[in-house]
Amino acid sequence: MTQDTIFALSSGAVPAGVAVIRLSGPKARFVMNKLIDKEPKPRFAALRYLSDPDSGDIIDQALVIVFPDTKSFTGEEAVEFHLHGGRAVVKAMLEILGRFEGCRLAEAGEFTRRAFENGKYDLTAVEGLADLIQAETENQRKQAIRQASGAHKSVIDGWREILLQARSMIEAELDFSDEEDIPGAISDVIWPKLRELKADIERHLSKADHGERLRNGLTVVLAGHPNAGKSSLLNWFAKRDVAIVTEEAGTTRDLLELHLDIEGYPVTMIDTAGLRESDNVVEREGIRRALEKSENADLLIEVVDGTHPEERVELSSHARRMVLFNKQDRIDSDPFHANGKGDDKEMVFSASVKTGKGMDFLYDSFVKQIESLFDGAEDVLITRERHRKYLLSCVDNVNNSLIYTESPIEIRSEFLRQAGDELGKITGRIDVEEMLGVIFSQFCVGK
Ligand SMILES: Nc1nc2c(ncn2[C@@H]2O[C@H](COP(=O)(O)OP(=O)(O)OP(=O)(O)O)[C@@H](O)[C@H]2O)c(=O)[nH]1
Ligand SMILES: [K+]
Ligand SMILES: [Mg+2]
Repeated sequence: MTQDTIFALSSGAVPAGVAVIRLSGPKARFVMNKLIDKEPKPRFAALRYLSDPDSGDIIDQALVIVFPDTKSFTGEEAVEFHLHGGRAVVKAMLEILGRFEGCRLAEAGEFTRRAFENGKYDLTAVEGLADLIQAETENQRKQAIRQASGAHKSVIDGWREILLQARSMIEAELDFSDEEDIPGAISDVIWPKLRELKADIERHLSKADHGERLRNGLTVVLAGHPNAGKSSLLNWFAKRDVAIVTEEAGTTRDLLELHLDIEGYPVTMIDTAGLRESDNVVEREGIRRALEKSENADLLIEVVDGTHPEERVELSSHARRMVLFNKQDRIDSDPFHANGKGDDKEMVFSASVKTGKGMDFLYDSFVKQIESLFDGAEDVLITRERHRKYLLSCVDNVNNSLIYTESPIEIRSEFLRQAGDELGKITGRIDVEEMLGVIFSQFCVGK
């Protein structure tokens, strides 16, 4: 079965200074030579007129680069055209390419899928590429580029190697089991090694939250009684008036999300409706949503009107909590002596959003909380639920092989084979057809 040759606009929306159209597949060079008069040296950019092969009309003057299959992104023959980024230029070029037999527009992620199928990347690197394109903050970018460059694959392949070695030693023991010379010797080596492997994977699993958080961003929820100053606080973080602030209790009803970049970490801050008993249907729905968000928050900032410090809210959230006694400007002295007191689970602050007093301290503590929630996330191996699932299953299998000491060695070895297969699913060595569609569809057309 011969592959289609695929093409797409790989750069951003037109009009733009330059538009890059990619062409990849068995007919890539053939098609290119129909459009230009002289083939450029491989991997060197050359300026060429592109003309319509049917009418002879010149379409554009462009830089043309041809990549042999061994040196291309996709692992097959490929060509890039760097055209002027006008709508009509791009449209004409795509129309002409589509006229060639066996050439068609690429689907979302299809170039990357071919790169994967041709062994240029493993699945973790592909996921890293997808994340790199989506990355919005500096630390997300760092995590993604590490993964895209194969850092995850090499760790996982290292683990697989240990499992393979253990199994081959068990095989060897089985082959020589009637010889008296080596009893026990192999077991002495492999089981401690497998215990280490298990501990190593478990260490990574224990940090899984951090990695997934960095990919998805973490959620900070502002909660408290009406009029405590939640929306004022959101506006303070935003440095602009995103939320409506009035002296009327019950102003905020809908959830309002603000995306922040805190020292390179992605944070979504959510303003919510003030919590109180209410007969109003709209407000009650707002309160229901506020409670729901609070439960799933990574960090809660409870805002309390400092002139009514007894007005605290009951929240069944496991999230860490910062409590801000606001409106300090209305209180003669600071009755709480509160700033920064408390423990890891709940820290107490006294400040005034309105005058800004105490807010720098609150902000610094907030940044520290965020940093500790992400702590070392860039180096974490697990960035997706998928990784966590297979690693857990791998650990289970390694564990089974360790604890079933009374079982025949063949069975213990079989657990190790399964453990290795789980790792193979992460890198895509083991058949994972059903999830490929999901992974590649996250890319845009042209990647
Ligand atoms: N004096 C003083 N007033 C403040 C301070 N912070 C907020 N306010 C005022 O308190 C009132 C309520 O503020 P909001 O930010 O709307 O309070 P909220 O918690 O979002 O209220 P709801 O959305 O109704 O739950 C407004 O009139 C604010 O100007 C502060 O530090 N000092
Ligand atoms: K209000
Ligand atoms: Mg509000």
